[in-house]
Amino acid sequence: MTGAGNHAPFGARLAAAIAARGPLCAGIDPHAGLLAAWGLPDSASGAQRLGTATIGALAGEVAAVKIQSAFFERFGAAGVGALEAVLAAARDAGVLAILDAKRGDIGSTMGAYAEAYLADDAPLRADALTVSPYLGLGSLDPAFELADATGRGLYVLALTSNPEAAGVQHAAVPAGGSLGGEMISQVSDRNQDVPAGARDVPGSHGVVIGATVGAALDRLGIDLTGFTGTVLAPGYGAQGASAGDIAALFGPLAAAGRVLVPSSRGILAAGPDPDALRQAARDSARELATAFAR
Ligand SMILES: O=C(O)c1cc(=O)[nH]c(=O)n1[C@@H]1O[C@H](COP(=O)(O)O)[C@@H](O)[C@H]1O
Repeated sequence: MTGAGNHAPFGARLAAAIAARGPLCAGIDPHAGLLAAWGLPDSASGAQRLGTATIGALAGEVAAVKIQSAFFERFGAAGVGALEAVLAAARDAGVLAILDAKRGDIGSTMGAYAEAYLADDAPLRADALTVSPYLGLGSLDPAFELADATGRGLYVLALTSNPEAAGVQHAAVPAGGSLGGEMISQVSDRNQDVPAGARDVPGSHGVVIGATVGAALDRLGIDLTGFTGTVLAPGYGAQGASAGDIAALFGPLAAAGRVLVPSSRGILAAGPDPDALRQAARDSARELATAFAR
């Protein structure tokens, strides 16, 4: 299916980007401390400058950027304007942008969130959006439908990297298995834009599985063989997961280019010098490539 925006579906575009530049995704999270370290004001304009400078330095180095909405929203209308400008900068630079806003609501409200981030004419449009399924995966239908129509993607939270997650996401479901495992299997089923016979192209909808979840995948009996989308695996670098941990966790899925590895503080701490940012991204990319090839 060709997206209405006259581009290939997100899954195919991401697969091409990972094949060309590896699985690293630069996280744009303008924390107050990071802005100070870059010599920028803790303001909407500071966040915008950090975002556009990161994109300028790294667009040719990484598969995608993941922009954390919260760090822009904290500045109100000016921050949302800055987010809009950073998303536009990513489009202009030709780098895929994942907007990390973790939205989730019911019915027509979810429809409005979908219009906000996934419509072709939305000022805040991104190539993919993180969403929370804990009102039921079906509550996200308006977002799945609009994303399918416009060639965009969703990343559904499954097993997140935070320590509080297990109490909810590891809980048993009546059908057997865990809630997180059920989300992974339902998202896999939702990838209807993967035509039979083209299963080597990932579907546009993926899941978030923290790179820090360690033995939980095995313990919960989750088998990612045959998963139809890509995995967004935060936790590399600042949260303690190594490239080797990610390779061990995802095995053949990582080797097949189906795991996207965001790193925010781990790369942005090298800024603001663009050469230093590029060097940090190249060091991480090399470490991931070596670990995934083993
Ligand atoms: O959806 C996410 O991106 C996400 C899910 C998760 O389980 N854990 C997690 O850390 N994240 C996000 O990933 C980023 C982590 O940044 P660093 O730890 O600095 O690389 C933040 O934007 C988090 O909100």
